[in-house]
Amino acid sequence: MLLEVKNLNAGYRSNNKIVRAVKNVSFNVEEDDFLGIAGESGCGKSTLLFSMLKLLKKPGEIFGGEIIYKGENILKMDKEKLRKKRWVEFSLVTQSAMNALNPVYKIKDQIMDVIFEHSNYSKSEAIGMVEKVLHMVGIQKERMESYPHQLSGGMKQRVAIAMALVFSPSLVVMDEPTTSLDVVVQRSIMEQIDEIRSKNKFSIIFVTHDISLLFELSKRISIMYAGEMVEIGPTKAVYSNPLHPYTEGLINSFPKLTDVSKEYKGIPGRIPDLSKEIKGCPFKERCKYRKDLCDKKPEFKEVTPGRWVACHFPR
Ligand SMILES: Nc1ncnc2c1ncn2[C@@H]1O[C@H](COP(=O)(O)OP(=O)(O)OP(=O)(O)O)[C@@H](O)[C@H]1O
Repeated sequence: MLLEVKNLNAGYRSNNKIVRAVKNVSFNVEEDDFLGIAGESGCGKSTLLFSMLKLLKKPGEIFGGEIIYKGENILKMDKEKLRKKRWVEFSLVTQSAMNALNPVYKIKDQIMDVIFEHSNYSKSEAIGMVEKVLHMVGIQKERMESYPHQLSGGMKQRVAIAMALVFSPSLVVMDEPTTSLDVVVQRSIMEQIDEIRSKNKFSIIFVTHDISLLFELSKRISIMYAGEMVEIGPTKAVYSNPLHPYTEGLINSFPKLTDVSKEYKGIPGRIPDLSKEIKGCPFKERCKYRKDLCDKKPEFKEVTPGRWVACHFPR
């Protein structure tokens, strides 16, 4: 097992209020996995990703849980140990990664900085690594002499992705890595990342608002609702046979490439306020299948091998 998230709880404390953005979340990531995480805006996806890598900034706080990466708890690692593992063992790409590129340094120097910070490679070895990783993400090696402003948004984001891949980490966590780009560029970058992943067998945990892209590319998918994981399973199985009514609603809320005639509709209502206590199933107010038992909180349990759901009445 590459990563085990156990009972993770995290959120934000402010003015006598606690927003519980991640509640008792548990899941595993295998080697050579591509786990997509979907859910409405504000359901806790980013908080989950940042907590997992111990990168959640104040007022964010991890309330409890364990993140076991190759047998070691990330949340218990000290700063120095984490610094050594980041980029090399696991890396993060965010939506704003390309804006973090330093405007006064050439692309080559910025990637080399990451290499020298985490290794003893020589300059010529590092240049070789830069060329290789830029080629991998579809950037010609001549471009490494460019400054960020000389590149398009898509290319800058490819550079940010290249940085995250330069040490061939076992796990790459991506939080909306292509959201600020136009849809055609988004898709082409993500397809390329998936190709690299399949070849190099690392694992990806991926969050995006583009649910159709997520269903197309990921191997497994997990659905978050109001800070909780409500369903997880192999993507094809979840798509063809969603178990949680919320998953069913999400799937019906985006158009299908294969069947444009099918009507698609949103889910009425909105996610509950995460600073208030939620009794019973968090989705019950919006659920058309609601029954009395839904006032009692459903457990997140494995109903068939590899398929987990938190619902008293799986579909
Ligand atoms: N700095 C903060 N202070 C207080 N509450 C916050 C803070 N950041 C996020 N939250 C709250 O935590 C909850 C989860 O937010 P989070 O950004 O993790 O959701 P998300 O699913 O990633 O949303 P999106 O898809 O819009 O990025 C939301 O209710 C949000 O308002």
